[in-house]
Amino acid sequence: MTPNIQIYDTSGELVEALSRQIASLANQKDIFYLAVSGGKTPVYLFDHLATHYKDSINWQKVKIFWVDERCVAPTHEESNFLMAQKHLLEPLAIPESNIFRMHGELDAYNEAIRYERTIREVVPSVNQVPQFDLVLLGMGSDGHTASLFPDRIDLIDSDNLCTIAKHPQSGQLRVSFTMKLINHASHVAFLVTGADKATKVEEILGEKPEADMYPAAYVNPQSGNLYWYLDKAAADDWEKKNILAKATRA
Ligand SMILES: O=C1O[C@H](COP(=O)(O)O)[C@@H](O)[C@H](O)[C@H]1O
Repeated sequence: MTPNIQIYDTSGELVEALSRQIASLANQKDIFYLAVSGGKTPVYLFDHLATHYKDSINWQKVKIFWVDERCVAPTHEESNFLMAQKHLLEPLAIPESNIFRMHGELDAYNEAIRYERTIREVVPSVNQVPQFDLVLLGMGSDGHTASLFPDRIDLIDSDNLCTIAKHPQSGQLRVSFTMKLINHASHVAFLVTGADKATKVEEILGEKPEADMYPAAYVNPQSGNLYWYLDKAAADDWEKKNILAKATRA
């Protein structure tokens, strides 16, 4: 399936385009089930939503979950929840009852089980699998997405909805959505920026054999609604290869 690839010159244009899509999807639903990623990339998106989309999305009906969490306290600087709290939840006054955070401070194994149960209780299922309206993903420069890392490519086939994972370098424990849950979502959007990700973007979008090692390459929702929102730097290698390929064919 060919994803919808959108490339923007500036980060302002990039997050505005993704915010517009989020608003359009959210405004079609009575309750909007959204799963967000952590790391650094979503900060600008969250700030943009908090500043420019406070009134054009009814945030009272958005139920927010996390795609992954680092096993740290929610006050820890590496907590994905903390980042969202500062940049999205507090500025938009998202009601406590709509926030479903992963408890990174608890035992990872039990938390993966608890979170899966919560998702099953709260998010409506289609064919017995909970279906998020939108899953927002990032990608690391190693090709990981959520907390599914290249050294545990076997986790791609997990039949669970949530899993524990370990950062390959730091050994930090994580809780993460599995590919089964991600690929069951109605819409999945990657937000990827920066030159350090350009090689992986090119290999994944170009369907190169190397990409088989990158969890991000396995994101392929059954709905067919897959979007890649890229800035120029992240899209650079892919754009160059495409221009070259077209020139060779001509
Ligand atoms: O560790 C993580 O990394 C990815 C990518 O993060 P970024 O800082 O490069 O944007 C992120 O999507 C994931 O949620 C996070 O836990």
